[in-house]
Amino acid sequence: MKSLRKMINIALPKGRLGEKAYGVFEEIGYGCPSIRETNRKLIFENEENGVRYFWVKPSDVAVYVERGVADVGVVGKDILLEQASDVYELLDLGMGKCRMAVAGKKGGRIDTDCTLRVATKFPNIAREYYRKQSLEIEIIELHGSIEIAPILGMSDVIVDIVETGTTLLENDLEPWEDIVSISARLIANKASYKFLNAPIRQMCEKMNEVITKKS
Ligand SMILES: Nc1ncnc2c1ncn2[C@@H]1O[C@H](COP(=O)(O)OP(=O)(O)OP(=O)(O)O)[C@@H](O)[C@H]1O
Ligand SMILES: O=P(O)(O)OC[C@H]1O[C@H](OP(=O)(O)OP(=O)(O)O)[C@H](O)[C@@H]1O
Repeated sequence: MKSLRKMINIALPKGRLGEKAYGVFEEIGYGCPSIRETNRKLIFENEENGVRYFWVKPSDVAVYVERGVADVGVVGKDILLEQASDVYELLDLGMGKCRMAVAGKKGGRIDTDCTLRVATKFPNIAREYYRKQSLEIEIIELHGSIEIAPILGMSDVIVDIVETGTTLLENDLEPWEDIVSISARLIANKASYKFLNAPIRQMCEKMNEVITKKS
């Protein structure tokens, strides 16, 4: 007989974070073997374990969860801050650790007499950071390879993710100020958290156990 249990829909970020996060879901009993097959499919489900996974762009995870297409998802805190997503943040997964920082040319410094040109993929985080410092800025929004902007003189600084610091180092830049620490979070849609409360909480508790053991 077919199970009447509702599937939990999970949005996973494609790439470095998603693979790791899926490993944890698998470890706690929400595996979906077909997901390990290399193909271009984006949706995978395992009825037996009651889960359906979607592979989405990391910066889109919170959109799927906010709109309820996914009940839960895994997303970097950077995305949650940037998009001010209206979701519940259930758990710090302790992976995808990095930091948001201001960086500029080696040996340089901020000239407070001029409008500061800030190149970034995170305009809202950058605006909020400089608003608190009452500094006048101009945002130059880019979508990748941000480090190029100050090298070519297009910006004075960048606001970007720093993990190992290698990208800054290899481009003659250095971190000037740390803005916030970042890690991956388990998030839930607000309505799903109400109507699927028991299964989502159970999933969250199991994840917490695994993560605590690993840390
Ligand atoms: N070195 C790093 N660079 C970027 N993100 C990192 C890094 N280390 C950890 N992260 C975390 O991993 C998440 C996903 O990063 P990833 O680089 O896979 O996607 P992305 O390229 O930023 O996404 P998109 O393709 O949507 O622009 C980030 O949101 C961040 O929280
Ligand atoms: O401190 P590091 O370990 O060098 O990591 C930081 C780099 O990683 C990210 O870029 P990503 O690889 O996501 O590419 P992108 O330029 O397309 O954003 C980020 O934007 C930095 O460029």
